[in-house]
Amino acid sequence: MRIQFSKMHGLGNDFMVIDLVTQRMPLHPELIRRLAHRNFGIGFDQMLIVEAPERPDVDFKYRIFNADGSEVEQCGNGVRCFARFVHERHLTKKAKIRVETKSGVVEPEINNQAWVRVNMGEPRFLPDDIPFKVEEQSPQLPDSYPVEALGQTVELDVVNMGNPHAVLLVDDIHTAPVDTLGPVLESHVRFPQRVNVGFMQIVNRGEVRLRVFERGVGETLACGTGACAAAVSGIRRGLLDPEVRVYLAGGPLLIQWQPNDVVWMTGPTATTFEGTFNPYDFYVPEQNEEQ
Ligand SMILES: N[C@H](CCC[C@H](N)C(=O)O)C(=O)O
Repeated sequence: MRIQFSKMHGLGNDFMVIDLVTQRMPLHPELIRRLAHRNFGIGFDQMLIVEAPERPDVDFKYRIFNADGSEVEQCGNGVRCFARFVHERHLTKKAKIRVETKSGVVEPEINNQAWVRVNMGEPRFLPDDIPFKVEEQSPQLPDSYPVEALGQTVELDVVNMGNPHAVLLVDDIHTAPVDTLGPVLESHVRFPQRVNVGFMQIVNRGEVRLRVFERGVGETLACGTGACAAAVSGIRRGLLDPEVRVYLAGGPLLIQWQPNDVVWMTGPTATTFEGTFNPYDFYVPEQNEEQ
């Protein structure tokens, strides 16, 4: 059994993309973890799965798995690569497609094969929508929430872009405590579904630098939903203009958001190589596991 895949990335946030419209493969978390391994596997931050739509009003279903095998609701860099993939594999001819995810429908449009603009939907800020535990939900959203971590109190903003994000403001992105505070906040008790942690340095009202410790992966070279979350957090708090260039280690993303409207993300995509593999070379399900 040989499965075809594409290895792709959005600003260095890299993916193994598999068409399960024309192919079939079991999606066991242990198989995903082993394929994600940078030495013993293919190596990726996320696995992106292309499936046939289950609803008449969408073109595809899009499933996302982190390197730790966890299935998640959204992946922004992944949406752009998804759109490029379905074009390259001739699964659609449409320039603009509707893609169903666990957290709703997103609409990527191919500006040209490399650059893709995506309607990422509307951000949500209420603690229950993140989810984020608070003592009491105040009607007026605060700028940030104090959270105890590593013996200190850090001020976090919280945003749901389909998936949960915490955003911290830092003075200098290069000295941000990503390696220490990132993992502690990712699995902090106040985030029942864990959280992606963004460290944002505001350069001016139209430019920020960002590093993201991603839920289920660790620090990545770029995070699309993280860039959206950081930008809308700054805009909501009056710190940024409605159009923000977000500089990540892997390169820049353009985020546009008029409050009470959807978030637009524009950025590049790349296919690095294509290949085939046999899933049973990596993981053989137990007899009692569904095939
Ligand atoms: N780690 C994220 C999923 C991937 C998001 C990121 N790669 C992006 O481009 O948005 C989560 O657990 O919610």
